[in-house]
Amino acid sequence: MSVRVGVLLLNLGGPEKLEDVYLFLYNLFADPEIIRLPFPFLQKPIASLIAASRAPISQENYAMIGGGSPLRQITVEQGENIENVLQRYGVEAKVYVAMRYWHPYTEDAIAHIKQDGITHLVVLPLYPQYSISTTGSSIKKLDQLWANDPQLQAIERITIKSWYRRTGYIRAMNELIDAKLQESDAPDHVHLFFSAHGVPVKYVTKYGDPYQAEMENCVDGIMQSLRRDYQRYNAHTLAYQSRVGPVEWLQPYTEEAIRNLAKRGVDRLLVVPISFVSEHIETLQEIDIEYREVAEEAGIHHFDRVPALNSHPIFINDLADLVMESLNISKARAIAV
Ligand SMILES: C=CC1=C(C)c2cc3[nH]c(cc4nc(cc5[nH]c(cc1n2)c(C)c5CCC(=O)O)C(CCC(=O)O)=C4C)c(C)c3C=C
Ligand SMILES: [Fe+2]
Ligand SMILES: [Fe+2]
Repeated sequence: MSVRVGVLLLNLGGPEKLEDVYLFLYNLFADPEIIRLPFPFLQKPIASLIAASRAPISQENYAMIGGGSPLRQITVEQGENIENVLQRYGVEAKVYVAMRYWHPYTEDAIAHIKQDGITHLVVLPLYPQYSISTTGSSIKKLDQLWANDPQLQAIERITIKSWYRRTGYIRAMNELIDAKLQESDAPDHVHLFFSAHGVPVKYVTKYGDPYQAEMENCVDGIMQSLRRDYQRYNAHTLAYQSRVGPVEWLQPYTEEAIRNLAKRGVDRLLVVPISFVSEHIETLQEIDIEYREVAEEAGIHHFDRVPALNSHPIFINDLADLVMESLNISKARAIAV
């Protein structure tokens, strides 16, 4: 039997048009990994109520970034670039995109993997840190599909859970931060503000989500590999954004942390989005528009953001390396094949 390698990129997905917003939100809230209800039979009716009540504000936000999420296009490009790097090493692999709440849906990606007769599959989440609500939810979906399907069970599946410690990822983040600091007229005075996506506190305290610990390690890792003078002079903060609903989420909340820094006299903020490797609504709208406004109103005059990694070559090369390592292919062996 010939070996056919596949790489399955896991991502969240986003509405491509304003008309998609309601259904996208419904899919999201219908997932018990996003909202945990004590009675499963209530999940779908409650999902449609929350989706309907959130859709207007969410549509306004997507309208501000051009009428839809750029996530699909960026993820497809990341996949093509990973495929090209692998090919350069002589590794013929096909990359598939599996979104959790929008097209291309996970089920569609899996149908293609079956059609193509993939024998070895590397499952690679595009979230650097693991959370029950992101990577966990996608892996659960895969496990459900696998449970009833002997053809899928015959595939050798390698599932990566998180990869924020990778040196290539950290180097690429350092390059992006460094480039922004060098643009500043007072780089030593810039406060590095890591803004992570929040999750409800209960995920960590009750359900054992490693997300907060991984996030803190990730920020430490990036800070420790920055240039020594930045490490010495640039203060940093980790805060959590995008809270939805009435329950308590991880703190400090981004908005409050910005106001507190302003009160302490911080005047230069460089926001580093840290949960996600692509531009999306929470970078383009929430940080660039909403939090900029909060900062300016609080008296912070210099507000800037580090771009998302998207297809940064160091990052893409590192993901391709990760795929090869998972398959036990060393670069030297790949070149020799
Ligand atoms: C209500 C619970 C939510 C949890 C928990 C949550 C965790 C979480 N989400 C991301 C990344 C993304 N979220 C995106 C959209 C989005 N997420 C929620 C809710 C929760 N997220 C909502 C309601 C939405 C819709 C947008 C909105 O109305 O605000 C997206 C999609 C972005 C796009 O461009 O379309 C991403 C990406 C992470 C990393 C995370 C936990 C670690
Ligand atoms: Fe989210
Ligand atoms: Fe948000």
